[in-house]
Amino acid sequence: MSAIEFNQVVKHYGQFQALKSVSFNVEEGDFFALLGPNGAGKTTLISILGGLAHATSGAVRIMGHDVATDYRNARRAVGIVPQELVFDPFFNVRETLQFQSGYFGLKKNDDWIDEILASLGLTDKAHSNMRALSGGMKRRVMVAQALVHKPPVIVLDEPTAGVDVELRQTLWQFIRRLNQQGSTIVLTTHYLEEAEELCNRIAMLKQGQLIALEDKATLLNKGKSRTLRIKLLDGTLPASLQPLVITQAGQQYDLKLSDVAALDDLLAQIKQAGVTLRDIEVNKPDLEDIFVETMHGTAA
Ligand SMILES: Nc1ncnc2c1ncn2[C@@H]1O[C@H](COP(=O)(O)OP(=O)(O)OP(=O)(O)O)[C@@H](O)[C@H]1O
Repeated sequence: MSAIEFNQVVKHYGQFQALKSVSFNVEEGDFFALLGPNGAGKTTLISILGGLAHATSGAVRIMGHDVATDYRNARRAVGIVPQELVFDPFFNVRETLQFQSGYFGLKKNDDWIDEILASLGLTDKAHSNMRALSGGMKRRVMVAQALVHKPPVIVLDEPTAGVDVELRQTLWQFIRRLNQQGSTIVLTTHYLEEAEELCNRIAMLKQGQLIALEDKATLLNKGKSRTLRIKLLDGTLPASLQPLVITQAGQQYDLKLSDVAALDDLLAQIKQAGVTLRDIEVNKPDLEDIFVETMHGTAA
């Protein structure tokens, strides 16, 4: 059984088609990245997963439970950290988490609440009123709230947008641990280095359509473009190669290589110009390069 199954999910907002028959699975134990530019449909997909929006057609299952026909079990199986900060300003942090536990019918949940508070660096704030917390602290509470019922599937919708380095580190340490203990994680983020570091599978959405779904390693190997770093011992870079320069620092140049096959020709031009190389290094594209290539339809 997959942790999440999206089966031909279509979503219309009036005439506008936000999701155009999206199908893919997230497997149990995945640390899964859902990427795409603004407006691609990521949040819409997550809202359908959490029961906040209904698909126009198609089906979504979480741990085998259909989000439309078996809502309660589906809802129990997932913890969603929303993009916006939504909270009751009259509760303190612990009360917020106790209230959320009550929503899931969990009465004696204080040990787990204490553990979440400690793991997210919130122990000191347990008795602070929600409205008195900084934005970053409120964000931590949103994460804690999503985890209060120990869901097997955890979905984080841009959890690190605008948060400081310390929270990112605390958050990822904790989420990584939960993943290692068996939780399935789905993450949407515009910080591609974060997705590259954390996730094992990556999906890309564009204008409501799934345009890529791969293991991270496979996806990273797909990118055609490379960066060539050369250090010159003497001479200057031939004028014909100037358009390829990405950055230059003294005698060191980073050049854009459209693909590996272009290397021979490039080195020949350098040799012909009588320039001697001191060092050479070819670098593979990172997830950001692949993302840009995929969005522009140029990936292999
Ligand atoms: N309630 C709504 N009514 C009408 N259109 C909507 C509604 N919610 C979303 N949309 C539209 O659906 C499309 C997908 O939006 P969505 O928020 O799912 O994108 P996203 O990939 O999460 O973007 P972002 O990265 O900016 O969060 C957008 O064009 C958006 O304007």
